[in-house]
Amino acid sequence: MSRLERNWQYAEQYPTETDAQVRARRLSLELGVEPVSRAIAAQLSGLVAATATTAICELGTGVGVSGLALLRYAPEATLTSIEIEAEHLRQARTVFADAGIAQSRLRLIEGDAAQVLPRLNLEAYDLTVIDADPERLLDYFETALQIVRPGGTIVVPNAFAHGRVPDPAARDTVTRNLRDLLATVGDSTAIAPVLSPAGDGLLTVTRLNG
Ligand SMILES: C[S@@+](CC[C@H](N)C(=O)[O-])C[C@H]1O[C@@H](n2cnc3c(N)ncnc32)[C@H](O)[C@@H]1O
Repeated sequence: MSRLERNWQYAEQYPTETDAQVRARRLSLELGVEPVSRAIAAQLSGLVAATATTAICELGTGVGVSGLALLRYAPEATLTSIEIEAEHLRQARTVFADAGIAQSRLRLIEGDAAQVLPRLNLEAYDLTVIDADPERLLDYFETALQIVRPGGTIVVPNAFAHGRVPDPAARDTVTRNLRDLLATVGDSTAIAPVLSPAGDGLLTVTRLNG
């Protein structure tokens, strides 16, 4: 194992998760729903805490592993999360209840993010997480930029598309979408991008004021 691989593995194993997170992660893997990695979950928790985020929107609830991370250190925060699969959402409700998250902090919406996202209030969210349907990533990102407030942030887990983005031989649609997004946000003067190698990559983009 190379030094960089050891660093990556160490960062993945470092975070301590709550019992509810451990159970949710196990359930997610059993159901074949890929959750955010432990290092990414920790980054989401830390980001929310560091920025005093209160209004969060998420595309792709899964069974709630990322949702638990987002709400972990933010007792005032509310989570609007969109999920197309009724069964995933049903499991997520159980996961959130099991973790003692009050229902008043959750708005779980069953539906296609492509339909639901454009109906959300503009500039209403401090943070938007895009973790659904990577084929439509560019459309989601465009709309997410409108629903986050100036100074707000968009995060994209799996920004390496299972390692394909850095592989010049990979040219599938999802990989190309991610490369296009990385190039666009890298060139923009209106947003500040950060690409972390945690998990399968985490792109964090902050919409600059003004
Ligand atoms: C990678 S999983 C999300 C994992 C979750 N964020 C977590 O870390 O626990 C992607 C989820 O997006 C959902 N999904 C796929 N297409 C969708 C769409 N068009 N609208 C909303 N959700 C969608 C899938 O059913 C799946 O539950």
